[in-house]
Amino acid sequence: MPNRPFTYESRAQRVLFGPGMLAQAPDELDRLGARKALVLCTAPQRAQAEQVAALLGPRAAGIFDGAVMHVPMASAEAARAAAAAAGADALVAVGGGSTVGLAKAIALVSPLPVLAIPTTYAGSEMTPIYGLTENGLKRTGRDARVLPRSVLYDPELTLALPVGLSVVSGINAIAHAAEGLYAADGNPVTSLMAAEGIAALGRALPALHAAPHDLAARSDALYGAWLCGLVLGSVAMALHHKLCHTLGGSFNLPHAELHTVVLPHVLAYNAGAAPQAMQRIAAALGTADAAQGVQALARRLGAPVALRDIGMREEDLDKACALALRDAYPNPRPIEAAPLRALLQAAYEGAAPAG
Ligand SMILES: NC(=O)c1ccc[n+]([C@@H]2O[C@H](COP(=O)([O-])OP(=O)(O)OC[C@H]3O[C@@H](n4cnc5c(N)ncnc54)[C@H](O)[C@@H]3O)[C@@H](O)[C@H]2O)c1
Ligand SMILES: O=C(O)CCC(=O)CC(=O)O
Repeated sequence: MPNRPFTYESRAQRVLFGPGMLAQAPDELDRLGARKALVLCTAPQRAQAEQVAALLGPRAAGIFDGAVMHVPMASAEAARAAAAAAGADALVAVGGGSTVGLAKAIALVSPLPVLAIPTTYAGSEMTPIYGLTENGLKRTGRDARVLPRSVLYDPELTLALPVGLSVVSGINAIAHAAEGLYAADGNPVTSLMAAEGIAALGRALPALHAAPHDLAARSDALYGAWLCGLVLGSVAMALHHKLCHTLGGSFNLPHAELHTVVLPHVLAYNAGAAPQAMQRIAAALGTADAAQGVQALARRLGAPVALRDIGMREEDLDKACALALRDAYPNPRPIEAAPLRALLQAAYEGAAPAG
């Protein structure tokens, strides 16, 4: 039974899930009333985007392959210009959070609907959150206009995601659900999705690590990613996401790896203030302790556990701490300079998480 009053708000999105679902892309565009869609991707995923453009036939207005991590303003402006030049009336994002993020940057300033075809576990396709990086600072916001109208989850597209990236991307998804479990505006429905999403990823990541082409494991991971993305889009994130935005945008660190390194330390920081959430995370992962369980999962699957191993410089830790303290945001435990700096040091060194 709910132990406090709550508000639950659902959003209008159509989700199609299953192997081979990519074939539905033309029908989905028709449902959106679109005739000329610009297909977006990163440069390395050009071949996947070409496959989608071929499937769309005359509905494809071209391919823009300039998506990059953290959506630098220059890439957003180039993509907006490409959409206008192509006379596009819709956007098809084929890729991970970087590509979906680029589609959102266009949708923020134009009425073009987004059809998202996710190929990682980042979950951006389920959120009205956008991010833009300019002058070394990442700005994020929520705007209903950027929420993809339709999402095609086809696990076959994730078979090509390298195992290392799959693991960190899956832990990025777990981070959304973990923070959702102690969100100030959480509710029983988002908590159910969060626990189920963590459990799905907790069993799928070891399985796909052992057998990267196991379609059942890939489907389970994508199912978990969907639920975790829904949680991210529904409730307010706290210290972990703030810290990752700051570090990622200001020091250009790889997004999913960063989440993987930082999450155990933030869970340890918040453990005393959010014991029920920690119990649910630990139970979903089948471990005794949430923070240690997440770091053990990362270590076991060969993922990075130290900021120094993913490009962070020790001399930037003070600046990172100051940036993270600049704005106020909700968190179960008050955010204070000394313990936050200690958290960053522990994450830098890859130490065991300790509150
Ligand atoms: N707004 C949101 O709600 C939200 C949520 C999560 C992440 N994000 C943003 O998304 C970005 C990170 O997204 P990401 O972690 O998915 O990384 P990404 O989209 O940058 O992908 C990482 C790399 O993997 C490649 N790749 C992706 N899928 C592949 C596949 N199936 N096969 C082969 N290669 C593949 C990409 O081309 C890229 O080179 C960050 O900028 C982050 O801030 C936003
Ligand atoms: O950077 C963004 O686009 C927002 C990212 C977000 O809220 C989720 C994440 O950090 O994984």
